[in-house]
Amino acid sequence: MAALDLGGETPSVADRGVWLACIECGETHAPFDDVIYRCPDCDGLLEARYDEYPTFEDFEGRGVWRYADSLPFPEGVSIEEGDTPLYSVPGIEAAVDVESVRVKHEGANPTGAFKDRGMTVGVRVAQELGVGRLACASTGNTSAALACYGARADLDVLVLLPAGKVAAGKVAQASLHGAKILEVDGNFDACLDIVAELATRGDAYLLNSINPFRLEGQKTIGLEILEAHREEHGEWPDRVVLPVGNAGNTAALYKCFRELVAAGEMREDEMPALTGVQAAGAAPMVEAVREGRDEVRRWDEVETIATAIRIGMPVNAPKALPGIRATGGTAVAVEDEEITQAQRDLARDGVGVEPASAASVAGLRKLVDDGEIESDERVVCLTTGHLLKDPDAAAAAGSEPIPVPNDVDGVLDAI
Ligand SMILES: Cc1ncc(COP(=O)(O)O)c(C=O)c1O
Repeated sequence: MAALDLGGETPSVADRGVWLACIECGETHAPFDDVIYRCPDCDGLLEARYDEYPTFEDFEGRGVWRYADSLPFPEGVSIEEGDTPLYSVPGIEAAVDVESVRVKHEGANPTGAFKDRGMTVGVRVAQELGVGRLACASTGNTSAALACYGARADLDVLVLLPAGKVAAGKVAQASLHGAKILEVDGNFDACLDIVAELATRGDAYLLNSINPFRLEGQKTIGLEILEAHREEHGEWPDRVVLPVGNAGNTAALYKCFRELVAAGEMREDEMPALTGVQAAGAAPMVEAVREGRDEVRRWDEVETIATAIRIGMPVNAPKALPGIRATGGTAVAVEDEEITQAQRDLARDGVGVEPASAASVAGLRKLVDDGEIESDERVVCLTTGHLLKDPDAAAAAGSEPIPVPNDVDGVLDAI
């Protein structure tokens, strides 16, 4: 382990060497004395910090908790999340002019999305704090994961969803795992405003990605990518391309890289270029990156087939934007048709994803075509959720079933 100061003051309280630091003013706070989501002094976003950062040698076991030395607890409320595959995608690789493409498929998690990584840690923290009710606003996948992990921990779960804008598979998951589901007449950002207010009033423990412990779990996506990529290629990837909604994964991956730099595992100039992809109808981060702004302007009207990233105000932008800049990354917007085409291309390589996930591959293609990604780069695309999350989108992108009579001749005529 390497001791290193990532900024901020010396911890006032350290529980297993962890504390919370404000990314704006640097003030530090005890992590488990009170429930806090933002800095009580300046309202800035909070980040978990540790007094030591582990190297790859310190990790053992499988899944998210393999990385317990870089998490706030040695174990959590687990249903064996993480340990997802890093697929080769020969069809996509042949069609895109880069050195290599790998796909980190987070759809292979227990509830079919990366959210499980954050929930296994976040629900453990909720237990530590002794809260009774967990809550989130969601475009779908967060609600599915929270319902599942809340059920496992025997805690009440409340989810707020934008009415009519959540894919069927996700609502079904939240429902069967026993969450109380409220459908709000508004978009995701409105749901988050309401649930954040409930959390501030103490009516529920908020497990959206503004909660810094969610991102600790999601950090392990980066650790797995790096370990697997180095094992296969002998080096880190040059770039990670990922879909962006609330920008939690972008922030979490940047934190992962910084902690490895702190541990002496990676040089700062080796951090893979974080490259965010948004749907053209919901692209406030892309706008901020392209205009060189430090702040994101809220989009009140958002629309896209990729409902998981139909978000107009990415709450983690203050963590994610510096990450995109510091790693030499960028951000790009893709049209819904490009997302659907990428979803088909992934499916042809045997990787079934929901539309938001396919945005990463659509973005890769666009940036290569635009000459922004070089042909000698090794790239990892993150696919965040499973095909069955959004069966309607999958059926619309795929081929139509053909009705046939109940006999062999009828079947032969149709093939
Ligand atoms: C499938 C999928 N992809 C991407 C995202 C966006 O992730 P982030 O908020 O970390 O940018 C979400 C968030 O809901 C999601 O469900």
